[in-house]
Amino acid sequence: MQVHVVDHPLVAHKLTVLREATTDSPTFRRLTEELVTLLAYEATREVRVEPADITTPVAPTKGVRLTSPAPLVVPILRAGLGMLEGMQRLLPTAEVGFLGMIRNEETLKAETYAERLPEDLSGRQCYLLDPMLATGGTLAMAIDFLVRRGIDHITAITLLAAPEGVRRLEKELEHVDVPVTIVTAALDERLDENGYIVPGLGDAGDRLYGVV
Ligand SMILES: O=P(O)(O)OC[C@H]1O[C@H](OP(=O)(O)OP(=O)(O)O)[C@H](O)[C@@H]1O
Ligand SMILES: O=c1cc[nH]c(=O)[nH]1
Ligand SMILES: [Mg+2]
Repeated sequence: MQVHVVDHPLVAHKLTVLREATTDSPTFRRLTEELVTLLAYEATREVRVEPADITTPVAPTKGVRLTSPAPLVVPILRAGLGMLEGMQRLLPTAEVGFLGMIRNEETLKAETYAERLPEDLSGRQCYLLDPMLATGGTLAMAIDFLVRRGIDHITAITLLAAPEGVRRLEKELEHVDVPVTIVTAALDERLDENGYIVPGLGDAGDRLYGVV
């Protein structure tokens, strides 16, 4: 598994405002979208393309196009939904599937409550969206699910990741031969006793959707 922390002053600036406890929900949503678009630029470095012959108004030339089938983008509900528009801005032709997952706040175990994905995932490239990689339980379960269904290339885009979660994913993916990359805006210090990322940004789903 590869972890790529995007080092860019604009990402750092937007993330700083996002983290602030006083940032309201509309601003939080807008910044999330903007951050995802910036992260998506890095995350799509290995998006599959094929050669294409085209003709400009001036001359024939060679270029590339995204291969078919298009990449699959999977936001993990609820909080991952706030990342979808920012991702679609960069990959407008991607197909979108959904995973609904919730972490039990007592046991910190992830559960899947909804799934809406294309029937045949074999050989597909997938971008998983979830702003928070905390204990890693949610992403581990989502990745396991997608690998079992035949996805053969996974990039997870997160805003924040905790070292504990990254270590857990590295361990759980040791024997998975599908390449997995995590692209994140920051790798934070640690988890607190409630499994929250420190310094973090609080509950991403609540902040996106105005739950007080
Ligand atoms: O790495 P983990 O310890 O599994 O925690 C991270 C998960 O927790 C949050 O979702 P939450 O369960 O709060 O659901 P929500 O998106 O509906 O708020 C977050 O968006 C991740 O999905
Ligand atoms: O810090 C955290 C951890 C899990 N989920 C969140 O929304 N925030
Ligand atoms: Mg939440």
